[in-house]
Amino acid sequence: MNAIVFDHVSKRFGDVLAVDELSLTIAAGATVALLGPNGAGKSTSIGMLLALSRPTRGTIAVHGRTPERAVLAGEVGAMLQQGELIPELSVRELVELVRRLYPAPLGLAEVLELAGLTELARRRAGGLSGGQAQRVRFALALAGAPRLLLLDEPTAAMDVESRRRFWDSMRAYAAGGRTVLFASHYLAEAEEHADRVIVIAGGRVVADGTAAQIKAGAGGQVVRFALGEQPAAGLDRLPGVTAVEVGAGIATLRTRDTDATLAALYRDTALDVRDLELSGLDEAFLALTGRS
Ligand SMILES: Nc1ncnc2c1ncn2[C@@H]1O[C@H](COP(=O)(O)OP(=O)(O)OP(=O)(O)O)[C@@H](O)[C@H]1O
Repeated sequence: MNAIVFDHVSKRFGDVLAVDELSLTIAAGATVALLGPNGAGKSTSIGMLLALSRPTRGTIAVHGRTPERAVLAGEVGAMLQQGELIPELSVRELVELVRRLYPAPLGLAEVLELAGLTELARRRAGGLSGGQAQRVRFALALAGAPRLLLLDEPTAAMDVESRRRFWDSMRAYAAGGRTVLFASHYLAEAEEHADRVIVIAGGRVVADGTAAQIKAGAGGQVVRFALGEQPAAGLDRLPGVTAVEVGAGIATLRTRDTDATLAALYRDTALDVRDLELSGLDEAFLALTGRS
């Protein structure tokens, strides 16, 4: 059973083509990251899955039915980028309110526990920090025990500890065979938490696979160091290297095999390598989305 099918979906807002002939299929039970820079079309795609807007062209199916029907049946939960919480209500009251809207919700204690809110249950929503409010939005997204959970940049505003707890909870929720689709800007986050990464840019899919496949497809990792006045000749022949750029005394090598490149850089060249930096995921992602 597929949780999500986009069949040649386009969405236009006036002159802006936010989603451009997008076709993709997500199997039930998968945890998938939707990755892309600002304006890539992530939120628009999530909004259409929630039936908040309709495609200009093409069709979307959620568990084999229209998004409207799937949402009405209580099959979809979502945590969006905005969303005011009713400030006068306590965390517990808010969760109860949403639980009552669904046919077969999770238990109150389970929701509070999953979202790390047990201690905050009596607190008024109006007095919560940004990160705590995000946790409440997460609780409201999963309160109805939806088969499909949509998360639009869920960890924005969370500190490191809250993020770790959030991802642990997300995994625990997904482990029950539910489908999770989360939007993110960061390949590192996607690599750690998703089985599959779909990269979109300009409303189109530019890469789709595991994080490792996406890194390899983008030319792998980047090795950068201060070269100074030393000659750059031969760097392009180091094992694994696919591209070399030199500018302002800095050498940047793109490599498919960081270990082999570094070993040869130290062993086979006479270069004095200073200020070595390795970066990978985000550079690979930027290359894919045309930002580098
Ligand atoms: N209601 C709207 N009216 C007009 N243009 C819109 C509307 N919603 C989105 N857009 C435009 O559609 C494009 C895609 O936006 P979208 O919010 O889906 O991107 P995104 O990938 O979620 O970006 P971000 O990472 O910044 O949240 C952008 O150019 C955006 O300005």
